[in-house]
Amino acid sequence: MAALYIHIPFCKTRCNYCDFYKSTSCAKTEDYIEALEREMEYRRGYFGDTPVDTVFFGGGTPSLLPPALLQRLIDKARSLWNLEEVSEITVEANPDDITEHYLDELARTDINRLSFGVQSFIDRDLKLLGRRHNAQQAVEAIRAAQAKGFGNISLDLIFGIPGMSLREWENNVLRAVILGVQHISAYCLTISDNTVFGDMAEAGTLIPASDEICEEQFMICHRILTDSGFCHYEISNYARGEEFRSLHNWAYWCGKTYLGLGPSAHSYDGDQRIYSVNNLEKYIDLAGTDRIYGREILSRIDKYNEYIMTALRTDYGIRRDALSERFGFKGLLYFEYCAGKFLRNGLIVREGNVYRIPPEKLMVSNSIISDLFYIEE
Ligand SMILES: C[S@@+](CC[C@H](N)C(=O)[O-])C[C@H]1O[C@@H](n2cnc3c(N)ncnc32)[C@H](O)[C@@H]1O
Ligand SMILES: C[S@@+](CC[C@H](N)C(=O)[O-])C[C@H]1O[C@@H](n2cnc3c(N)ncnc32)[C@H](O)[C@@H]1O
Ligand code: SF4
Repeated sequence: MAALYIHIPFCKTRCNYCDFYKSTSCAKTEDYIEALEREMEYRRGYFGDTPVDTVFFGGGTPSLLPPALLQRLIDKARSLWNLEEVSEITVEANPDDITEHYLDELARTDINRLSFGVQSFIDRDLKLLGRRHNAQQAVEAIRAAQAKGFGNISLDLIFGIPGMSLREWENNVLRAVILGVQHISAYCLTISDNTVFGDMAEAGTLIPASDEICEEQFMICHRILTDSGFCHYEISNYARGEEFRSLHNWAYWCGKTYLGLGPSAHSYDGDQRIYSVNNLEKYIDLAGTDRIYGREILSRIDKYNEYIMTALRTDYGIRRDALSERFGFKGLLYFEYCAGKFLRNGLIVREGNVYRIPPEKLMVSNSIISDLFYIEE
């Protein structure tokens, strides 16, 4: 199993909270597509014989590109790698880009999963976040996509937005459920330094939600979605049935090989992580050469720590046999020794062969997980 990620680094405007790599100039679209094609050629040997199961267009804002251009990239990928078994091709879409015409064109491509950045169904929040759409537009975009026959739709929501009450958050989650989408991602707002929110928080003009409110909102979401039949398969992700778990996300969390194309994209091949330059101009100039990449070789200890971190955030948890198969009996013993104190205070539970963090403790999982890491003296 392997995954292909293609970064589309364009946004019409910058949202106040977002520090993902993007440029607000779309003037270089054609140059960019050609650069991506050069990079694809350059990395044609990357997957070896492994078939690619999932493709993800993320951003930035992939829905700023005409669907025919996205399909051109899919065709290029098909000409270089084995995509015969590909079952999930996702595009991230901003609600304000979605028109009947856009959806008609999208329906003619191989894309079969749409991930809408809704964030909130409250116009006051959307304004604060700096989104270009209102709640009504988000609802209409999703209904229009459903009417066109897209049967695998995901939406992103954000909780911990300053000023959002528990009742308002409850309504947001309920509205997402009632829309009948197949997948919901609920992220806790992160305030990063190089964003408008970062500056506002520093100046004292934005008061971040407290940890207690974020934990309560997380649990409200968990209760509503699990009561509505969603399975909570990773800390931020819920699927309405097994078949709607995101294969792409799952590939990352299981440590499968993935290739990331475009500026700021990262790749992982089981041994090393490769980071591409996060500058559009440099990328366009140098794509197709080795000069855009930074590399990090993962030691056995890095791999152990990553495995613990990702496995504990999924519903799969840590299986004793899988852990000892990967890291030997010593790895298992080390984990069980560190997990002991968390088992006693209920922050980790053991069910037969499996260790998990119970859902109500997942929001404090960062502090638990870092205590389980193997730190070299
Ligand atoms: C990188 S964005 C790209 C998707 C698309 N451009 C959009 O805005 O809908 C993917 C998702 O990450 C989440 N996200 C981005 N910045 C975040 C932040 N600071 N805190 C929490 N979630 C964030 C949002 O839910 C967003 O929909
Ligand atoms: C925050 S997630 C949202 C996924 C969505 N909730 C879903 O289930 O489809 C997606 C974002 O992660 C980032 N991303 C994913 N894979 C990446 C990679 N290999 N390299 C760089 N960024 C990546 C991109 O910014 C992308 O917009
Ligand atoms: S949230 Fe999406 S639209 Fe907003 S700046 Fe980030 S990538 Fe662009």
